[in-house]
Amino acid sequence: MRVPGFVRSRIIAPSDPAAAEVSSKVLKQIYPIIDKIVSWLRAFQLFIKLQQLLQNLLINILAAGPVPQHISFIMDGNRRFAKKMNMPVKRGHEAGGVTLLSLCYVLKKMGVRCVSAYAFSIENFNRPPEEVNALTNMFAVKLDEFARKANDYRDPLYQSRLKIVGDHSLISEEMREKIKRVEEMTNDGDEFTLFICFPYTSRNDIWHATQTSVEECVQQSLEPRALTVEEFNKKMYLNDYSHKCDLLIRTSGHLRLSDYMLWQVHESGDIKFSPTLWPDFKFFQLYLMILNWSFFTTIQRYIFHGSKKSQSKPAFWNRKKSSKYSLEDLPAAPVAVSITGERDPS
Ligand SMILES: CC(C)=CCC/C(C)=C/CC/C(C)=C/COP(=O)(O)OP(=O)(O)O
Repeated sequence: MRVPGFVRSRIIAPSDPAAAEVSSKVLKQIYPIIDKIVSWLRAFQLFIKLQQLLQNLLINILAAGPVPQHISFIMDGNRRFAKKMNMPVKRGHEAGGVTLLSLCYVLKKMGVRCVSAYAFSIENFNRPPEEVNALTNMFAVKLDEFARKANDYRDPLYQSRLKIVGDHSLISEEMREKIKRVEEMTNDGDEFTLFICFPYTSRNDIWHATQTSVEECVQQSLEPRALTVEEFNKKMYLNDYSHKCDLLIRTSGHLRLSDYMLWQVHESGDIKFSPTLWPDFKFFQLYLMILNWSFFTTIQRYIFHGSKKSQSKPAFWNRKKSSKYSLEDLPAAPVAVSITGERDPS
């Protein structure tokens, strides 16, 4: 079923590019001011406690409604962040890694099942070798860190699964071994999945899945036309999550997809662009984007499934309702029989 125009225009893209540009400029000016105020207030312990309390409250409010099941990030702006902070490029990427992990904490808590992140495009091999090496080394350290957290019952990322997806024929044997090891360490995680796309592009993913499908048809003498979209999805790198990305976020102001999630973001996928550089992208900005997604998803579900009321309400609402019984819903009382075996005349 098609989304009605007035909902689509709000959900899919800003209807007026000029207005979108103005709002992006305004946001660009507001975020640094908010950031400065917050970092000044952070000097006070009490403020940090209050901030955590507020964050948990906001997460719980959002978790009461629909939340995206798969959120993906194009983590753009690490080098510009490093330049802005007068740091080496490597430090900018490290700061980006910290942002990703801290957002994973929040998203897991919110009930999001899967996060994917564009960590390294196949095109990124064209960068200076020192930067490629520094990035690869950093990935190795971060993957270990994530795997440790996923196995530590005291850590909020406990029971998470880590998958590193992409064209691994392009990376070293040593890196492939490392990937295999961390994936094995987190294989049992069933609460949350983090896909690190490295080295990855969407067209490579689709091309690879097509090759695998054709090979399978030839080897098993299958009829190619019998191949379903579901089977094709399974052959893509993101496997169970290849069919759909609910929310794709790109930071740093570029308004393009750069060969990422081309298959996954279809009609119901929402794409959001933020002017903020990735290492500066924090909880509150992410929260507003998910809130917006949740609001319009609720409207959409209400319009489409209005008749099936249970689907358009959040889980907690249904729980409350099911505890009430109407007398008419109860089964008829058994016929009363007296101890003498005679039927009750009434
Ligand atoms: C856990 C884990 C594996 C962490 C991932 C670390 C991370 C954030 C990687 C992103 C690397 C990357 C190429 C970012 C794009 O910004 P850019 O370098 O293109 O910056 P620019 O847009 O300012 O040029």
